[in-house]
Amino acid sequence: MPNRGSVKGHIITTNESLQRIEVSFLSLILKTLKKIFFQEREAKQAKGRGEDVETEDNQTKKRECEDVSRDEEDVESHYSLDDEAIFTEAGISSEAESFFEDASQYDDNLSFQDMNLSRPLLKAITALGFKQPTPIQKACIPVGLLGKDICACAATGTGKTAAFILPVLERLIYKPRQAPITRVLVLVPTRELGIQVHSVTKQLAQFSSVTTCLAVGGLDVKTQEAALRSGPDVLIATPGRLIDHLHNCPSFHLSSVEVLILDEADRMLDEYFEEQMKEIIRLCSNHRQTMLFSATMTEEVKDLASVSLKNPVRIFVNSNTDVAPFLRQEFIRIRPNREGDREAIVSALLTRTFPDHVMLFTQTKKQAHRMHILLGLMGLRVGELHGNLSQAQRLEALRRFKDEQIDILVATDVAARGLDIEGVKTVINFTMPNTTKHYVHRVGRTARAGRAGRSVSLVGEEERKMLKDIVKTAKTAVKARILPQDVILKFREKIENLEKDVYAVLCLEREEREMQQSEAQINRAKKKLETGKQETLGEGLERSWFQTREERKKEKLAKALQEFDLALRGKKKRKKFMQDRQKKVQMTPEERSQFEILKSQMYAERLAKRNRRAKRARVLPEEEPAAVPAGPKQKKKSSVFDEELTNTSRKALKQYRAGPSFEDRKRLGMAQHRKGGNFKSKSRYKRK
Ligand SMILES: Nc1ncnc2c1ncn2[C@@H]1O[C@H](COP(=O)(O)OP(=O)(O)OP(=O)(O)O)[C@@H](O)[C@H]1O
Repeated sequence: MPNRGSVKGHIITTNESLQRIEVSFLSLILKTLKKIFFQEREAKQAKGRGEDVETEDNQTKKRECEDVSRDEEDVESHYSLDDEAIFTEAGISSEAESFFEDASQYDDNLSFQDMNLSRPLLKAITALGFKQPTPIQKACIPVGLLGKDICACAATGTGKTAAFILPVLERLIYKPRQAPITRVLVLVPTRELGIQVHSVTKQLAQFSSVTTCLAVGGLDVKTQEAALRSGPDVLIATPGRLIDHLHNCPSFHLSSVEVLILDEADRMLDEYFEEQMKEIIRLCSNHRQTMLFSATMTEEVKDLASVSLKNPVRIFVNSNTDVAPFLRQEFIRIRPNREGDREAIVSALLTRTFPDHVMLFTQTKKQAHRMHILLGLMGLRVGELHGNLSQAQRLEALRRFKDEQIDILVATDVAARGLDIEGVKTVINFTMPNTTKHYVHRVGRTARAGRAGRSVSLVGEEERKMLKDIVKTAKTAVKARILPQDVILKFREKIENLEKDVYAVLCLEREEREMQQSEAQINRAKKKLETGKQETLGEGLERSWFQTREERKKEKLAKALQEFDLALRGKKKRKKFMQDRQKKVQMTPEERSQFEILKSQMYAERLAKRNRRAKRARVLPEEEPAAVPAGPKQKKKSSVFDEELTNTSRKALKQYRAGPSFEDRKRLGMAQHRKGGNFKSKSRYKRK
């Protein structure tokens, strides 16, 4: 019979478990209600857009009705993951919670004329051929005009640039400057994107007196410095070059910046830009309006939003993984033993099915260069865009592609974000990128501004997980493309025959590079001789940076360690860390070895900490004695026989024969003398 205390204990335990059940039940109900709400909202929106609501039934009907593309020989079917489940429902997010206000809903009938924009802007909008604002523009421009901080997310190619630039230009026109100072700063992650945003800004400001300036890496520093000194209204910059100017151009500062815009914000927090971003934000005026834009949002962006934005308004027109609405996504499965077919498949696609306006994305610069040579040797008009090229070469490739002088642009992820190239019909992924986020940006180079486009991605066995995620979030049908085997074989043969030529081209390029290097060395030496001491003095003046070389190294290392620490914490984070481990490759050998040492130290520390931690206390019924004392669990004693019978050392054997030692006898309270007393002479045995 349990005593009073134990009954009380029971009641408490029962109450607790009831509470727990209630809480989990409530959260289940909440989740279900949330799900129903989102489903209903989606259905309503779809109805409003005149689309069919995707039910199982009409999906099957659609499947039956849809023809296999007639103009292509390749077989194509709806994508199915064999026995894998496909979910079509968009993920439910709880992102809104951390924001001050949500303005993702917009007035669908809003026109540019209704937005109270000045005449010069309306004139420019008409000149650019914009008839109606896009959804992100309808949602953002009114909020931006109110001077509020914004954190916005919308699918690729939906007009985010105009969404943040138009309210800013309106402000500059409405409140003209009193002195030549920089009032708006737009930060972008890549040089090409900077050039593009600058061009859009100039076009939208063409009928006003607003001045603009571009400060990105790879372009002449001195010219930029001169332009900055004149105090342009709007400055578009990459973080690195901006900090360079801030530290080396004495008259240039950011204290007058009224509006700060971070475009492709998540990318800027990705790649060790974080410290630079913080430094720039620190240098800007405190009384500024800040707008944060991206097609994909990450936890880091939300963190940045929480520290750099004041009462931000959240405008998420599309979900994080939405691709452009008119994008047709296709996938080609690469079987485990057919990995070597990728080049043949891509060559076949480009020669037979998608001859022009194609962007081909590769994972590495080397892959991009090899494909450039191969496709060139096959007689296709092709160019390349990646980090191994000079800025001039990169811009030239982009220009030639835009001007249709080349049909195919082979690129790495350097061209995956923000670039708005008119008329890209197809994006081909040689391999799937590292993350779904990167995939969204890559395929976002087509199907822009309401146009249709297509993406074809080659998916190996290792990449099927990402494919599953893409299928899950896809709002339109995803297709599987199958290339006839004989076509693949034909192209494999073609490539094999071209191998010798590829090798020859690579050799020629190497020779040319070596020649250029030695020429450059000679020229430098000549110049030094000519200009003498002056030149040497000039060279000695290194441009300064806000961090020392050592600090930058430490920052990189700290970031890597932080990632490792995170990786140890949970399965998901560990997985992400393993995926991102390529970042480590960017470290110097010295940094890497230091990283490995610190990593093992940290691991040991965590292990020790875990061992020191008190074991979790467990609830016991009160009548049961709390038998186990707190503290480390004692090791179960092994049997005496186990020890004695297996210990064959000389000492043990001797002890076993002689019995317990003097000390043992004393400790165990046994007679201190052995039976038989002291050793006596054998006289007792003596014959009496
Ligand atoms: N209201 C509009 N009407 C028609 N075209 C528009 C409108 N707004 C923008 N565009 C065009 O849409 C294209 C894409 O715009 P933009 O580059 O700003 O997209 P984005 O959302 O920033 O894309 P990304 O996420 O890839 O950077 C551009 O060519 C632009 O000229």
